[in-house]
Amino acid sequence: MSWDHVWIDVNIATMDSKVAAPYGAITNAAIAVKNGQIAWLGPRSELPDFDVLATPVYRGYQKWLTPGLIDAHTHLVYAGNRANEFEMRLQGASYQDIANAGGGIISTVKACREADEAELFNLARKRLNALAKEGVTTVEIKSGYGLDTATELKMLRVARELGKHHHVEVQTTFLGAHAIAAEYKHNPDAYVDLVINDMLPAVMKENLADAVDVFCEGIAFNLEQTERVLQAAKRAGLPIKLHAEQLSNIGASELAAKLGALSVDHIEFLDEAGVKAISQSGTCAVLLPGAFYFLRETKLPPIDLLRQYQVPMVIASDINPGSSPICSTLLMLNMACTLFRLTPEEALKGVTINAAKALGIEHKVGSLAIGKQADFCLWDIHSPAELAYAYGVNPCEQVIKSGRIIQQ
Ligand SMILES: N=CN[C@@H](CCC(=O)O)C(=O)O
Ligand SMILES: [Zn+2]
Repeated sequence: MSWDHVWIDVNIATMDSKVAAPYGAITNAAIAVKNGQIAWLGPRSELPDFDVLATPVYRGYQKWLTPGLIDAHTHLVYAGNRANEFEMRLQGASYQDIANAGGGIISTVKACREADEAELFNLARKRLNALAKEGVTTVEIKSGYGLDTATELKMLRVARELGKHHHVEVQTTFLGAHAIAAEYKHNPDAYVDLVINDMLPAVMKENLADAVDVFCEGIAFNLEQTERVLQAAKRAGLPIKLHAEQLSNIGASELAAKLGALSVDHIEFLDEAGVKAISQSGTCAVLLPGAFYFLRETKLPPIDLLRQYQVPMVIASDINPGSSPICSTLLMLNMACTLFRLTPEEALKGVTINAAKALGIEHKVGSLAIGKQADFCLWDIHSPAELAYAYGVNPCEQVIKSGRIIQQ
C-alpha cells in the first residue's frame, strides 16, 4: 500500500451518518491520504500494511480529528466598519431604524464602492486567516455591499482571488439583492431589473458566482421581487438561497422551498408551515447565532420544529460589519449551544456535513470517508464536545487541506 501521509493513534469524529456512533466517531483510529483524498480510514488495528519508510506517519496521541470546518454564510469581503451604529443601538436605535434612516447595509455600500480591489482583498484576507487558524477549510462569501454592477463584480472578484491565494476554499454567492441601492430608493422594481438584467449576466460572464442569494424581508425585498431574482438565477443555472425570516415572517421560506433552495438563513421567525415546507424540499436551515447575539434578538429560531421535521441545521458566522462583526466559527459553536440549545454534536454537524449540504458540496467535503477530499483538522481535545464547550484557547493543532499539511 502506498500513501502520501498517514495519521495513527487518533480518535476520528467522521461526522459520517453511516458510522453508527455519536459524531460518527471511530476511536483508536488511523487515516491515510493519497492524491488529496482520503484513501483509508478505520480502526488502527485494521490499518493495512504500508511502506513505513516511504510514508510520513503522524502520531495523534489520542487527540481528535474532525472534518475541516465549513462556514456556510459570510459577508467577509467588506470595507469600513459600523462601530458608530453599534453606539447608536446602545443609545436605543434599532437595526431597522438605522437601516430605514439610510444607514446599515447602505453605509457599508459607500465604503465598498470607494475601496479598490487590493484594499478589499487585504481586509478580507485577515478575516479569512482568522477563520483558517480555527480549522475552517471552506468558506462561503457573499457580495451585496456594492449594489451597482461594478462594485458587485469587484466584491466577487476579490472573493474568487481569495480562494486562489489561500488554502481555504471559497464558494461565492451573488447577493446583488441585499438592499435597495439608494439611487433606486423610489423605484425598487427598477433595481430588481438591474440585478436581473445587468448584474447577473455580468456575473455569469466572468463565472464569479456559485450561488445566488436575496435578502427577503420588510426592509429589503418582498416576495414577488425575491421570486423574480431567484427565477432568473435558476434560469442561469445557479443554485439559490435566501436570507429569510430574520426580522419578521413574510413567507420567504415557503418560497425558497417552492423553488428548491439550498438553504434558508437566519429564520428566527420561521413558523411550522415554513419548517414543513423546507423539510419537503430538502432545504437546509442556516442558523446564525452571531447575528442573534449581536442584535440582541429575542425571538429564537424554531429549533424543536427543525428537529421534529429533520431539517439539516447549519451553523455559520455571518461575518459582516452590521449584524455579526465576529470572526470566529468556533465561537459560533459555543453560541449555538448556549443561545439556541443545540447539542454540541448538532453544532458540529452544522459546521461540517450540514454546512456542506447547504453549499451543495456534500459529495466532496463535510465528513470523513474513503474517497472524500482530505480536509481535516487535528484538535488538542479529549472529546468533540470540547469544540463547543470552551472558547479562547485555540485547540486547532493541524490543518490538512486536500491532503496538504498547512503550516500556520
Ligand atoms: N440580514 C442581512 N444581511 C446581513 C447583515 C448585513 C449588514 O447589516 O450589513 C446578515 O446576514 O445579517
Ligand atoms: Zn447574511
